[in-house]
Amino acid sequence: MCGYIYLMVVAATTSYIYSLIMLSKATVTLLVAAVAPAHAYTARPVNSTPYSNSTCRRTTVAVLGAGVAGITAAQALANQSITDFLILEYNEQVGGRMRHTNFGADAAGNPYVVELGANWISGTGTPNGPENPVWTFAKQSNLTSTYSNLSNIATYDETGASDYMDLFDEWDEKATTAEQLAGTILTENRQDMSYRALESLSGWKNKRDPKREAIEWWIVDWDAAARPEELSAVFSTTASNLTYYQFKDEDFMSVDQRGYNWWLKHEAAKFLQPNDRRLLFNTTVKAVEYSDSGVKVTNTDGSCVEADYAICTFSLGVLQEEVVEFTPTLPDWKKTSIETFGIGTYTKIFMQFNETFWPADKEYFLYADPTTRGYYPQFQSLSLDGFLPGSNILFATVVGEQSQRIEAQSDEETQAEVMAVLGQMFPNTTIPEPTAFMYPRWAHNPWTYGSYSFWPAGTTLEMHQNLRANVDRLFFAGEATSAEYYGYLHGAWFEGQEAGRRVAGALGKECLNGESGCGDHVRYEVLKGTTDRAEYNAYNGMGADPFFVSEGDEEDVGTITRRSLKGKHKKRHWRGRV
Ligand SMILES: Cc1cc2nc3c(=O)[nH]c(=O)nc-3n(C[C@H](O)[C@H](O)[C@H](O)COP(=O)(O)OP(=O)(O)OC[C@H]3O[C@@H](n4cnc5c(N)ncnc54)[C@H](O)[C@@H]3O)c2cc1C
Repeated sequence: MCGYIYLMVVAATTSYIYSLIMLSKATVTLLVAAVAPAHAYTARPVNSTPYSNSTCRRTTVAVLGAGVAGITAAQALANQSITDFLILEYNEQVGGRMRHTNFGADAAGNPYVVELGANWISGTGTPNGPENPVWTFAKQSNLTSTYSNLSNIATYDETGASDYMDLFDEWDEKATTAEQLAGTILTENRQDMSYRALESLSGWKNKRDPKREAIEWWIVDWDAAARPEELSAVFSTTASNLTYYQFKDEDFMSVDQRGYNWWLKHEAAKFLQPNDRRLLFNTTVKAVEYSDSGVKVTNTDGSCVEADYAICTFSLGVLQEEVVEFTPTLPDWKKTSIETFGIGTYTKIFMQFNETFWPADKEYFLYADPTTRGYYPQFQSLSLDGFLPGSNILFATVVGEQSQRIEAQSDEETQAEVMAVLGQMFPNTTIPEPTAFMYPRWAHNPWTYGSYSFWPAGTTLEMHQNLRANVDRLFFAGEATSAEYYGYLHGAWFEGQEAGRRVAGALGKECLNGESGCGDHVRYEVLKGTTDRAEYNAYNGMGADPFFVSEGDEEDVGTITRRSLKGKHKKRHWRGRV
């Protein structure tokens, strides 16, 4: 994943950008204050025997998941001398969606290590400014990473090399307007819109031109793993600004042969012992019972854990798939936010060849398919100096619908498609068959069900706060709960730390979270729309009653009759009629 919207806004005035960042933070504070002016945490008494007859293992805090958020939450607890915790993890290692695998082989026959999930330190840092914590940890753990030069790109279409680099300049110009419009929407509390609408209002149109679509894909979809029409104009812009302007507008790519998650293992080693008995690997959580006195976690192997508090760091995809049964069922405000936010899929398709048949000095290759937007649009070489030189490894990236599509087909089918595209890009080259070929299937993966979250158009900050908020003693953390950096590793890190500190505060420790507080989160049980019932009137084009009552159904609260596709009548009952 690499920076997108930031790329197009480099020309925007720095002061404006910083004011947008600051306003974003101020707005968060103001909204929260408006709802809960006197919100302060109170340390609750810990019920030491919530399930007194149980044979479950007991702990103070159960941390569900050993990805960035889970490990960081546990570290925050340990830093406040809460060492009685258990970390329950599906996999056999820490790292979660920061996961690598062996691929292909070097000249000596040894496999390379490539990253299936997170790969970039997205937004690094400046010596005097705030630094992305992942960049800090990468340096501290001597992670091997290389500057990823997004400008080192060549453009192609179905006829071969085709120079449409000028479209990047056009995008940049329109993007400055787009960012300013997003800032106006935020500061003046206007209605959000889709990123596609923001682009259009700023003068960028695809005009059914595959090359323009390829540029748009590269800047928007590639980073968000979703289409511009799915994304919030405001919160796509803030997330990008906070990462790339607050830290630094550059990306480094991990090529560390210990794996990118080395930095997290390095952090974990500061508070966990080798083979620490508090780390329960290969443990799949299937049920969570929660109340205001404790939490009980039940696993697929029949084991269980009782805790005073739990921090669930499972991905939004896992929560949406209802892998875990919550008892009592999650309240409506929580379920609504889980279903409202989006999880995109991002797929890297790795290929090793016996030669580098593509331009050896280029890092990126953008392909504009003549008929299908997002069809194998991007290739990246790992064979360059600083990456895995001489490896002859090239990988393609697809996202969203194209990821879903290739996940449902065989490796052979996908390989044939990719090779056909490469044949179009390099028509005068004899392209050898790959000696190794592999791609992960994130959307089908039972411990992720997707790659990372996105913020849908028209979705408020309060709706997001409900995604973060705890239910009784069950807390939530992870990349998706970060309002500022959702989708990124550093989002997961900040949220893990905040949740660990929040629970530590609830357990009577000093609250280290500053303004955001400890103990219970602010939450919004009912989120209103903008149109009052009385405004559904002729002046607004709604002269007919939208809650039409059909004959004979007067006793119903409200009924709409509609004709189904097969010509039969079906009735829809509207319970919420006012
Ligand atoms: C393909 C891809 C590319 C990405 N690229 C980048 C990038 O370049 N830069 C960047 O900053 N971010 C990137 N990300 C996003 C980044 O990986 C995530 O934001 C981050 O890893 C999320 O951490 P987390 O702790 O919130 O969740 P996770 O890493 O998902 O951790 C949750 C843990 O819970 C475990 N779990 C799930 N279900 C269960 C269960 N039922 N029982 C027990 N355990 C369970 C999982 O195994 C997992 O270890 C990428 C992600 C993907 C998938």
